[in-house]
Amino acid sequence: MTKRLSRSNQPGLPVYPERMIQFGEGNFMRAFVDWQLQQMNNQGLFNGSAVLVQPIGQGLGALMAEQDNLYTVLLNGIMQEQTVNSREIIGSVSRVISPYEDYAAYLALAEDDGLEFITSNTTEAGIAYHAGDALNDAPPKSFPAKLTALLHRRFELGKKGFVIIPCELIDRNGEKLREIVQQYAAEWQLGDAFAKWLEEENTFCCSLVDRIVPGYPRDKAAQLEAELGYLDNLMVTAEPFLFWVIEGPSWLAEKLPLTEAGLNVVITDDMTPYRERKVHLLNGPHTAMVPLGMMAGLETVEDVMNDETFLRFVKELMNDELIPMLDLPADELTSYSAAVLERFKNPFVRHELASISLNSISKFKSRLLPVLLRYQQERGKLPELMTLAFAALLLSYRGDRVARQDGAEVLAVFDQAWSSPGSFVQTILKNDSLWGQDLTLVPGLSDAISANLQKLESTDSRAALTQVVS
Ligand SMILES: NC(=O)c1ccc[n+]([C@@H]2O[C@H](COP(=O)([O-])OP(=O)(O)OC[C@H]3O[C@@H](n4cnc5c(N)ncnc54)[C@H](O)[C@@H]3O)[C@@H](O)[C@H]2O)c1
Ligand SMILES: O=P(O)(O)OC[C@@H](O)[C@@H](O)[C@H](O)[C@H](O)CO
Repeated sequence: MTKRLSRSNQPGLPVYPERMIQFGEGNFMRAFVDWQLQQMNNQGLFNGSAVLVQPIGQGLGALMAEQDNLYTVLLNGIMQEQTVNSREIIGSVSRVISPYEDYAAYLALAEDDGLEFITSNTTEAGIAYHAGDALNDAPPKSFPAKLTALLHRRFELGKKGFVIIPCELIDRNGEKLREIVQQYAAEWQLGDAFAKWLEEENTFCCSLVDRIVPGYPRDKAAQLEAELGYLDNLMVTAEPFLFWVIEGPSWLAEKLPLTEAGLNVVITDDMTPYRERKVHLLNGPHTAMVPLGMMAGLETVEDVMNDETFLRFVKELMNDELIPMLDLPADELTSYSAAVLERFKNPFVRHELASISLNSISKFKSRLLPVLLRYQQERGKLPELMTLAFAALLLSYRGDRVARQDGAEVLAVFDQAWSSPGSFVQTILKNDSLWGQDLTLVPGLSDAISANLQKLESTDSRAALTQVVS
């Protein structure tokens, strides 16, 4: 029987001291941040590992422990016209702590002077304030509240702060995280000295991440395990492309020598242009294609790209509705969108629409809604393709056509709204907690959503698309 991946059957793998706390043990972080730690370690530039913290109760801690926190990253794709098919065991994760099972171990991280960095990816839903979290909860529910408790313990011990680099795909992620931490600090009455320490001793950076990480290669797992010679329940596939923009002080480049290791990382004082380009032109089309594609029975991004109608939808969405609303030189946007189409077509990765669908409501809010609103304001009409995708998303949250994956609170809002179909559109568009504003005030939106819902109910999503693509 093939043995499970472990340090005992991979002798000689170095063990690195813990230098980073990472909230989130999902596929993305393991194939992005931890993979990059590994590249720096391979070159003798960092000598550090990450200790991972599960942001929610359910997680991969037990599976990671079963294989000594080792896992394989498989990079598959075309880079500079060369085919890349690499595999590497990542040994730069020390352990996974679940604050739900061992809160003392979590808080004890504050004691370790070797820990200098904090990274996170808790999905777009994670950097959020949760009313009712308290300092003495073990643990508090939200990620920012957990972080505040850890930072406060660190402060009480009189130690230095951290460089904090969130990777969530929300605008100004570092600032948002800092604001919520400050909000808890004020609400929990942690005092002026802590507020000062937070401000002066910690560096909150905003960051933008870019790498497509489809995750566990379910369809090829058995074949890969035979090739690798070990069982690995945490294998993760990713594209070779990687880009990380960190808005932070220039001294960070030396402290975290990512660029020195040859990684495609930019440390800058203004990440705005990079962010707009990526979130709207890559993540936007992903989120738009998910409900329509899933309702048409498509399973992967590649399926979408190989379907003539859907490909036209993606291209027209980019060219006619997204690019004209972005404030960047046209040639940069066109070349980026061409590269994105290439990456979407990557024949080596199976990027499931279902996996992209996780927390689609907050994704729509950050990836597409700002552009939809800008389009309406500038042109006095709604962008047809984005509006159809929005209606499809709302329909998909009825839960009867495709599986929904979102937080219990979001699903409850939809269940409640769908229980009165006649008033569904008004109720849902008005919901400030979903959209951060009352969308019934957007001229024409309620009517357009109602009309598109009817269309999607009476035909299928492919037929609805055929009516709007040229
Ligand atoms: N997979 C990719 O291609 C990719 C690329 C770039 C960015 N990302 C980002 O990474 C995030 C996670 O993607 P993944 O592929 O690792 O998914 P995953 O399902 O493997 O991991 C999800 C992670 O988010 C945490 N999480 C889920 N819901 C949460 C919540 N409500 N509050 C706090 N934490 C929560 C989980 O504990 C887990 O650590 C995405 O939302 C996205 O922002 C992913
Ligand atoms: O990772 P998610 O679930 O937030 O979103 C799915 C994709 O849009 C996303 O993962 C992209 O592939 C990624 O952002 C590319 O860098």
